[in-house]
Amino acid sequence: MSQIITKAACIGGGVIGGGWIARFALSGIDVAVHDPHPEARRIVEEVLEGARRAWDRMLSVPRGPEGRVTFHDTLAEAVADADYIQESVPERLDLKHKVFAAIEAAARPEALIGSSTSGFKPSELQAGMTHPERLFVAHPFNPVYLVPLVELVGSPASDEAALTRAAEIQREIGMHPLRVRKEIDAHIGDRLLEAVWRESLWLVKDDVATTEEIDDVIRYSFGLRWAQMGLFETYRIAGGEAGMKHFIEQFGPALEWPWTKLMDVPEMTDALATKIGDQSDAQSGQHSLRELERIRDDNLIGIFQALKQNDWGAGQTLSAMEARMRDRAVPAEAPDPAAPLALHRATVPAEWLDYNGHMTEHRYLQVFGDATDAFLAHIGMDAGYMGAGRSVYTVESHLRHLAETGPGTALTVRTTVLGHDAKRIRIHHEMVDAAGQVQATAEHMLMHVDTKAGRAAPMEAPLTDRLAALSPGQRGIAAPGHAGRPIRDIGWPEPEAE
Ligand SMILES: NC(=O)C1=CN([C@@H]2O[C@H](COP(=O)(O)OP(=O)(O)OC[C@H]3O[C@@H](n4cnc5c(N)ncnc54)[C@H](O)[C@@H]3O)[C@@H](O)[C@H]2O)C=CC1
Ligand SMILES: C[N+](C)(C)CC(=O)CC(=O)[O-]
Repeated sequence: MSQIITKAACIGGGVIGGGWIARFALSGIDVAVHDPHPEARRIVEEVLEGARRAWDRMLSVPRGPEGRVTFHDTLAEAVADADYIQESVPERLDLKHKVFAAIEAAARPEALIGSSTSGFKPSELQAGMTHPERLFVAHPFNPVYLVPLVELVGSPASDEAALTRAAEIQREIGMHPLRVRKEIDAHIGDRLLEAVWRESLWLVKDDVATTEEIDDVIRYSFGLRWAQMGLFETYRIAGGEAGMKHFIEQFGPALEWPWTKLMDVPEMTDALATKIGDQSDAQSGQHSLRELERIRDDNLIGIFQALKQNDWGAGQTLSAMEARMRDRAVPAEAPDPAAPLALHRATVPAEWLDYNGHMTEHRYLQVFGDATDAFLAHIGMDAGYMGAGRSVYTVESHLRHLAETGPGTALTVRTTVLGHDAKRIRIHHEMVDAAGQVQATAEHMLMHVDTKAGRAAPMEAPLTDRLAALSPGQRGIAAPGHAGRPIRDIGWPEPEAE
């Protein structure tokens, strides 16, 4: 498996640093961490646990092997040999300058340096650096391991090639890098958030609404719209058939009416902070922080999956992430064609279990389906092949459940070709655990189709060539005794005599 970078370093492992560490590690990249907090390791481990749970629920492809996370007492040790360094220390310019000086003294000269800063401009961060050109702002959103956007901001001193490379690395870990055209305080996202935050503080201060009522306004209305269409596209529709211009003519003047206190910031007195704190406790105090994080993550995952179904917005980022993971899962060395092909691995997460505590039925088919996809990718069915209107459909399946597959079981699926003709491939999968015990088997008939014409069609290169190359070896493997057998007929009990 080849990685875009060998090693990342994260300086600061708090809320945001922990999220970056999880993104790198779950993408298979080794991460070296430096954070002087006495409980940094525990905090990062907890974020990692949450991220693993979230990725297992979100992804339709198995996560590959994780990168190694190591903790270092000194910053110098952590950044040594790192290709990409992400700084996430508290939002204080003097502290960030000290950290960058220490990074410059110890890092490789070509290492990229991203800052998670919510508000500082890259030119402010670069002041005093010997090589400012490789430093940029890479501002993420919490939770970093799920929310895909990263605002990538350079200054006039930044190196264009470094920014391009940073975007490639961020895409590789499943993010959506957005190049901010000009540096500006608080970038784009936080300027928008600050506007809503400022108005919300006024509304609470003036007793117009509680924290819960404001959150309800957001989550039952425009928050739903913003996850999928943002502001301008939503308002374009709100302009009706007359469109955006009509929308502006109608609502533009409202900005001058006394609707807002936009330029004015309420003073954050102790009384206001306590009022907000008390209302927030009343709103959410029944949940622990970890519970709230899980609720948030599950809701976000549902949104991503809905958007993926519609091939839209952040759903497209998820699809691209899954495609990359599928590519990475292709073994570096070609498997022995004369043995069952171990092309797919998965670990059983807790949410795959049924009321008996075993992997539930449809997950077996999911694992076998993923194994079939891995086999098809192995013989050359890639995006280009499918894009040309050719694909493979499963037309018949026979599954056998042989063991009680429990949570955390590391599964490997071994695939054997049982035969093929011009349009069909008959395959057998054997699902085994780490000790080699067979958990289940599946036999499938696959049909090659012309998806545009909607009918079966002969396979084409490279499928034909790769199958021809595989066939001599696969043919020599004895077909299992159960292959081709239907479910046994068990008849009916004799009717009881009246
Ligand atoms: N919390 C948020 O919602 C977001 C924060 N950010 C930005 O991310 C950065 C970090 O913020 P958070 O993670 O929220 O803060 P945090 O307080 O949760 O974490 C900061 C971590 O840095 C560590 N630290 C302090 N001095 C250090 C040093 N010299 N070397 C290494 N580690 C050190 C602390 O021990 C702590 O674990 C800030 O620049 C912030 O503006 C960006 C996006 C969102
Ligand atoms: C509050 N905040 C400025 C730290 C927020 C961010 O920077 C982004 C986010 O995750 O909302």
